[in-house]
Amino acid sequence: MNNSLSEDNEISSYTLELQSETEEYIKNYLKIDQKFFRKNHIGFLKKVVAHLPLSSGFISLDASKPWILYWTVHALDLLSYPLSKELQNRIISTLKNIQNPITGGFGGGPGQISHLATSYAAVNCLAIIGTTEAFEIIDREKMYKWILSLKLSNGSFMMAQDMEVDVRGSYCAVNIAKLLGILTDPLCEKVAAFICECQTYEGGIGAVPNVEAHGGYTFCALAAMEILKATETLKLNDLLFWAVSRQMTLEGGFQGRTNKLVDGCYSFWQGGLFPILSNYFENNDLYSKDFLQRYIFNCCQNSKGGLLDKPSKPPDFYHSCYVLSGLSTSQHEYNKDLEGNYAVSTIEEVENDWVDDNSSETSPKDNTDTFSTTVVNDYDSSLVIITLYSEM
Ligand SMILES: CC(C)=CCC/C(C)=C/CC/C(C)=C/COP(=O)(O)OP(=O)(O)O
Ligand SMILES: [Zn+2]
Repeated sequence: MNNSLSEDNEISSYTLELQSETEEYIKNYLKIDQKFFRKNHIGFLKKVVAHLPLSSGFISLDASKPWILYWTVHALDLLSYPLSKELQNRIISTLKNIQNPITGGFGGGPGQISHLATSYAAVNCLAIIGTTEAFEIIDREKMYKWILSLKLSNGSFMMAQDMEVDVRGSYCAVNIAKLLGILTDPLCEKVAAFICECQTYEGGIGAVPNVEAHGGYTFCALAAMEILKATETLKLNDLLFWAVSRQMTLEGGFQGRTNKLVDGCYSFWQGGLFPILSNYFENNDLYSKDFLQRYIFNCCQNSKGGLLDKPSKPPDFYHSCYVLSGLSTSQHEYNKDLEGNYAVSTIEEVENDWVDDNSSETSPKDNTDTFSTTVVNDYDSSLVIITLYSEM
């Protein structure tokens, strides 16, 4: 008993130490009003899509090819960078080679077994490209049978044959199915009930029942519930309380779980909860958007290009995608119409002192005098995409 108490105390003082070190470090970055390095971010991201199939430098990400494409294509889309027809075709044919002709679904690379996460990345990447040619490569019938084969009797999904089960599987399955028009009753049965079991005493949602609530899993769970039209079966007051409490008081960015450090990617995993929740609370100001933007502009940019977790970390494609997605959610409103479809609008009063470093060269499509030049394009989060493409 004494031992475990003293171990707990050690853990908590270590956590506090890390937190105060991070605050001390970040305070210095928050003092400077950083401009937005749009051109350099585009340059950083373009390197990936310009060299398809992926070069040997990506060997450690060999099982994540659809993810690399999704992160970069989505981030470039958020920066309003138009992909040429030739680039689109190269991305489409790269993904075509990754689809499994026998089982259906997409693996991490050619010849690899299909996985729900890489299938989600591939389908969402193709949805962002959004052309008939992009959608036509997907074998929807095989995809449907494969997704159903991963479903368990309690309504959860394995990520791949005999692999782990958690709410990422639920979200990837219903997201893909909704985008491809194959969201049937057998696929949806009990899915919402399993997700409800994953909501914890804190209000957030864990990977599976009875584990710690975490931002990544909470986004998956809430977005899946929204697609299933079952959001109100969650304890939404508790969820909102947990989500707003994850915005850090000094840093302004979000942490992924209680007593952990701020990280730029949670700008989306946590920040992306609010466009959904705002429709249930009829309030578009549930967290401090300005405070989040200050963290993003000052602490999550590499001036040479690419976005990151926190100062001291290198830029990468994953963080570039989710930091920009979080920035975008803080600059737009997502209001549901009477049919339940999301309509996106840029927040007119988005104002800040940060200056785009090259606004004349790649200015956003919707840029007007009212908007800051640092407004990025709208994000999809699967919901907006669904509104746009579910008619296929
Ligand atoms: C669609 C799909 C597959 C979505 C995945 C969502 C998801 C689970 C994101 C979380 C990723 C992440 C930063 C984990 C870090 O946990 P950590 O324990 O290393 O970091 P922490 O200290 O911030 O908690
Ligand atoms: Zn991160």
